[in-house]
Amino acid sequence: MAANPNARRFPEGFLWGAATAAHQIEGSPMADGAGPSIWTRFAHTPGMTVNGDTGDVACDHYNRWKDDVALMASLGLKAYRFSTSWSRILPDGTGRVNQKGLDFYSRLVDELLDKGIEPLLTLYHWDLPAALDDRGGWLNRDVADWFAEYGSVLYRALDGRVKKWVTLNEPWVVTDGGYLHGALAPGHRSKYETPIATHNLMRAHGAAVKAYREIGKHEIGLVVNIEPKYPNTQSPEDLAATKRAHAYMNEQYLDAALLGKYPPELKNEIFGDAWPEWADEDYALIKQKLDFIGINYYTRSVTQATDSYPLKAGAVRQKLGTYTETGWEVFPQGLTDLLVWAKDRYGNLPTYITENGAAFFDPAVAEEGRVRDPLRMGYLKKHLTAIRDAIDQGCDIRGYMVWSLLDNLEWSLGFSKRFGIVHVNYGTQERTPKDSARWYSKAIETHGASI
Ligand SMILES: N=[N+]=NCCCCNC(=O)[C@@H]1[C@H]2[C@H](O)[C@@H](O)[C@H](O)[C@@H](CO)[C@@H]12
Repeated sequence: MAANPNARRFPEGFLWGAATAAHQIEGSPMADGAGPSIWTRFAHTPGMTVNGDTGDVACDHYNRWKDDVALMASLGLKAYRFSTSWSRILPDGTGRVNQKGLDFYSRLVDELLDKGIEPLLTLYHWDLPAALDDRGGWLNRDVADWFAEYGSVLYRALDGRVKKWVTLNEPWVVTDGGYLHGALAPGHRSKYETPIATHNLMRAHGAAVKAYREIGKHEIGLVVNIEPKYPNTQSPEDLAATKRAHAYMNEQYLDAALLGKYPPELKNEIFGDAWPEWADEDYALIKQKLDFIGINYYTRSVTQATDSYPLKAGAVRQKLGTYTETGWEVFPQGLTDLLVWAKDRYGNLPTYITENGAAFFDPAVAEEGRVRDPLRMGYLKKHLTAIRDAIDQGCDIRGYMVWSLLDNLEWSLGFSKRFGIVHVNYGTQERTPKDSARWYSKAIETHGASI
């Protein structure tokens, strides 16, 4: 008997979409009165990105936005997650509003709505205004007020047309990459700055949510990356290392936002004297009611004790594992496991998978205009199935945004890694939907029954 096509459909109203970020696709970072961001500076600093790639052109979305929305509609997307460039809106980071910058996003939102595509707007996807970095950036406690001011400009302009807001994208990457290891802008390497940046990011998140409750009438949440940690052995050392890594990457930010405290491992086992004592009013600011959380999932980590600084934990490559071009193991079970973990720890908040995808080596566009990407199709199929398993286990998963709509600027890796379901020829800016895009369109059309 044919399998019941409805057996594994996704819940009614499940939001199927794709995600991008301003600096990774827009280009024209200084157009129409915009100010520089820390990524404008970082990428133009020799040696900071592969091949010296920058966001000066990227996918030229700043000029091609209307065609890109038409492309989204042609793929049948029901939602589009994007971020706004803080320094397009406020070139100095605070104060003067650049109306042309605001108008760009207002036109984009109107075009999305006109095509029946719901916008999900992320306020901060790593591109802090350079002017604010010059004033200490995430190390200056005033950044909470600066961020709330920026959010309020957008809330007043777009709330109602935008009904799902996100404050921060992946605060863990911002601090681990930008302040501890220095691989990402602003390129600092300090165990002492890292907790300060973390705490101010979370204070800024809280301040932006508080401001939204005064101005907005819809929903706001936080997006974190979660990478489930599995001990390499049951040795006490590996178990302790796994616990540290889990606290540092997975518990730290949602615990602060939802529970009003940080995991004890942060001070007791990782940062020690570099972990300041924070005032109670800070925790009260950070812990604001959220309408949803967004989880970005890419991979898991089989973890062992190492002498790495300061975590003393590291990943073990799996001999029988399948790995993506970014060296991440394909492990869909990790997505089911983390969703059940989050449900149990934080009380089954409405949850969106706000990013999931993979970089694989894609062939060039064939004569017949196809890009065959079977590995990406397999990745998406396995991870959507993992989400359905989590839903069957009671998780309140409301939607899925594939990362990414377009091949784009992969931060310090430049254009060397392609995550898109749509191929971008960076020389001609031609867009070509890959086989995975066609597959994803069918999944959307059948509410998941075709997966
Ligand atoms: N080891 N390891 N583990 C995986 C850790 C993943 C951390 N990086 C992300 O989540 C970034 C997120 C970002 O939002 C987007 O802007 C990036 O383009 C994608 C792809 O990189 C992902």
